[in-house]
Amino acid sequence: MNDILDHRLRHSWTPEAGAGAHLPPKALRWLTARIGSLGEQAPISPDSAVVVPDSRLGEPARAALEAVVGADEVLTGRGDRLGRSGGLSYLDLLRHRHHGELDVPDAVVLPADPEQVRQVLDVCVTHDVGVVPFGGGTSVVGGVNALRGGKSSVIALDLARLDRLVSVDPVSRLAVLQAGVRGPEAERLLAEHGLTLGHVPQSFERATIGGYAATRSAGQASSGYGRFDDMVAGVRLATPAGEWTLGVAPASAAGPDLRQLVLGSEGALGVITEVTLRVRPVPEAERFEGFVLDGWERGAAAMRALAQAGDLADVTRLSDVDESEVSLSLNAGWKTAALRRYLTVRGIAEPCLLVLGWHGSSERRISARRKETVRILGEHGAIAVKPLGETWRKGRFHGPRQRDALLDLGVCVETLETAAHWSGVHRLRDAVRTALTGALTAGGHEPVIMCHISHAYETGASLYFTVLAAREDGDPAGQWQRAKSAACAAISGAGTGHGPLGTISHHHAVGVDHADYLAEEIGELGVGVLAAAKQAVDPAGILNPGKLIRTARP
Ligand SMILES: Cc1cc2nc3c(=O)[nH]c(=O)nc-3n(C[C@H](O)[C@H](O)[C@H](O)COP(=O)(O)OP(=O)(O)OC[C@H]3O[C@@H](n4cnc5c(N)ncnc54)[C@H](O)[C@@H]3O)c2cc1C
Repeated sequence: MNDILDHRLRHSWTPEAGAGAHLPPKALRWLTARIGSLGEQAPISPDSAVVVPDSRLGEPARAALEAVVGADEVLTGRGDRLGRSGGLSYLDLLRHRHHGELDVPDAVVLPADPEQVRQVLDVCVTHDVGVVPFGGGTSVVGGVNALRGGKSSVIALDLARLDRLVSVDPVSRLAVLQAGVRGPEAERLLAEHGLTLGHVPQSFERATIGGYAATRSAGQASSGYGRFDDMVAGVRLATPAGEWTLGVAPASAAGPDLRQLVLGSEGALGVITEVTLRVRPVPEAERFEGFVLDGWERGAAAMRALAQAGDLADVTRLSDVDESEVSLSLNAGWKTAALRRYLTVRGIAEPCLLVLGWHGSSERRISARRKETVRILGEHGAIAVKPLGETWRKGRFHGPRQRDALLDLGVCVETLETAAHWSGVHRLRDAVRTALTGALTAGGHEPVIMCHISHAYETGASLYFTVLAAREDGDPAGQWQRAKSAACAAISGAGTGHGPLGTISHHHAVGVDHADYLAEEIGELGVGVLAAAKQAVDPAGILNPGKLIRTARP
């Protein structure tokens, strides 16, 4: 299991990840031209060079945990604890390269089933031990950082052994999966019943069912299958106050929907042990196509028209000019000059790439859906460049694999995401770009800021930014923290005098990184409601200290 939890992504994001980690020479030339000379090369430090403090788990607590899960499932070795020290944000990756302090758990505990999870929580209450639920460890907001919150010690509660498909109800099209099942395994288990979840975030290869639910994840095919929270019909949650099971019918007027309190609770209100999910038949046919629109505004208008007409493809993803430039020149493998000439002849001055992907029970059904979508796109001047869709599909998991290579080259590389109603989408994008550019421009070079919409709704859309800048070697963590703070202030309105322009997170969650901005979005009253809920289920405050709701001492 350790190899998959290793944070050196290039070799271990998945066993197949090596191929996708490669950065072609033309990519490096392009990067250097855009962001200037890169920082000092900082190869990944060997594990042995990272300082790992001794475990502070007391002997009585350890013995009690072993009595619940077995001695082999309470791990206090250096490598095991290091492998669950934080998630996969840029700051986490820097910490593994000696920039900043790693929060290392005192032990890793691996329960076998929901009952053991509940008993582990009892032990932790008794012995004043903090608990960080750990799924795939792909959090990019500090969600799995092992903060103590004033507790004597803290464990990573690794849910990897909760790896079963519990039941399938084909009549209702529901399946119950345990929390530790990873994306590919969930699809494999469901495919045996002819079913699919259709949830494919970019972290699909590592992230888990419990993690998706705890963060309100959104996958690449969210336009067709919905966000993960749309798929959840029920949850089973272990809390220090007892077990909580929610979801008995497809809809209910029995008071507020408390499943929504669990979705996005980030391990602060309980440990999700099982999730009942809406599933669909495995599609018989799939088709990906590319289109190019002239400029961001026209592209976004086309996407809005599709969303409001109910004609989004299952995957619908619009890249802005900068992101399209990268896709067209670096990844597509096309003769760029020829493609550009073609687009110019067709009247496209500022290419914005739109990828559409359809799933369906037959090619005929896909063609029927596609027809109306293409008609609407035609009204917005879209030009079909069909193969670009398939090229995107093939490379869609390469990004995570290339991050270590970029870090080795001295690149500050990170993403952030938000969402707004359509009427505010452009203002939000401009504000985030201005904030990031201001914070990251150095030596006459501006950062590369790419943006895409990959989750669209009738009323609005998410904006996903990828940032590349030359790393400031004196203080690489501070460089990104300043940029991220500026972007968060712009989004949330904190300290700016204007209200929120968008949400502080569309699908990455709050974690540590966004906790300071939550009140701007949900109000102090909202934070109070969350704190009251926490008090009800976790009065001793053992669950995921410092995440979602700020506790006194991190
Ligand atoms: C390269 C990369 C690409 C990504 N792409 C996407 C994307 O396309 N879409 C998207 O939505 N996200 C994406 N993410 C973010 C991340 O993958 C999601 O937040 C994901 O849902 C986390 O799942 P996980 O199993 O890894 O959870 P973890 O990282 O282990 O945990 C995340 C949070 O949930 C809590 N948690 C985990 N399991 C449980 C449980 N069983 N019960 C209670 N709390 C729990 C943790 O304590 C933590 O607060 C990406 C991350 C990376 C590194």
